[in-house]
Amino acid sequence: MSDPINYNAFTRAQWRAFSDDATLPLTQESLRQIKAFNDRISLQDVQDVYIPLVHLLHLEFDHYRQLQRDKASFLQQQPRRVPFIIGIAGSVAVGKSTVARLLEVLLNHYFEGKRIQLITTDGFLYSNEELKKRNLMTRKGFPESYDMSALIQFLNDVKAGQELIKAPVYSHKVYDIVPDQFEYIVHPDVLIVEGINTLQLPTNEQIYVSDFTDFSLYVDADPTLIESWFLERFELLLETAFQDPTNYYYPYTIVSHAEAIAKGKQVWRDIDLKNLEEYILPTRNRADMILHKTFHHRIDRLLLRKY
Ligand SMILES: Nc1ncnc2c1ncn2[C@@H]1O[C@H](COP(=O)(O)OP(=O)(O)O)[C@@H](O)[C@H]1O
Ligand SMILES: CC(C)(COP(=O)(O)O)[C@@H](O)C(=O)NCCC(=O)O
Repeated sequence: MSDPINYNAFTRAQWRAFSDDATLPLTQESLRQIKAFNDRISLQDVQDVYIPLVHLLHLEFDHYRQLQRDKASFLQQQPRRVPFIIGIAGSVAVGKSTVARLLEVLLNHYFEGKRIQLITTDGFLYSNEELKKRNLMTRKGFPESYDMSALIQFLNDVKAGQELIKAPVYSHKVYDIVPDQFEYIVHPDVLIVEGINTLQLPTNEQIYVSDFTDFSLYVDADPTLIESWFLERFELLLETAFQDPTNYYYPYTIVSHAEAIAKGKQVWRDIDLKNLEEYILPTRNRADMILHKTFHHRIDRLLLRKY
């Protein structure tokens, strides 16, 4: 991609040099937590990419807090701890949730005494029952498949400091919203919000998700690579599905492997790639930072918004 004029672009080596930590200053416990959710994460990436990123986020967080205090003083109001929200956008299967969980562990480690929480916008998809009613089952992930007003209301409640906030939960395995299951958000200092639509402009809302995010990341890669990661994840989902007839992916485990992969490729091409090209990629240049990945999820370039 040609670099947009309002970003500074850095190679991985240049970016790494912005952090003066010579070695990875993580506890064994933090390393264990990282490996526990994805043992393929490279610790070199953590060192080269994420440690400087966490330092930058710390700067952004401190400035945000200071500005909130100054504004409250200007308005002669009591200062309030307004949560700092980080948005993570990008294609289906590009690795957003992995980036989000890694940041959650690292922020817990580096933002001492602060409460870090993570939520995915998948929970705000309409249930399959509702999608069927609206004839949207082949549009899952497209803007109209989300209850955007519920998502905006949720973010507003978080910023407003509401006591206990419930968010619905989506399961990839069940391929649907899980009834009666919720995530609870309780006074976070930082909330990470991960989802394909975090930089999107909704068609019928007055405010956007990005009106609530204080720092946004876009995870970027060549679509051919993302397709291979999508198919790898699809195969992993099949591996856990074959013993469970209630699993959404079970029918693909009782046909030939070639047939199952052909179906996966079709889903990618007709739904997720289309969504990437039409609705997700056009939001890339609204992000504060773009993380560009190459083969094996290796981050090779970073773009940081100047203005
Ligand atoms: N840094 C990484 N190293 C190795 N594998 C990764 C990495 N990030 C993501 N993956 C793998 O790529 C696939 C898609 O990642 P995931 O985080 O589920 O994407 P998304 O949340 O964007 O849909 C998963 O199989 C995941 O394990
Ligand atoms: C639930 C999703 C829209 C969100 O994806 P995620 O970014 O969590 O991978 C996506 O995984 C999805 O189900 N897309 C519809 C087509 C499909 O991949 O089955």
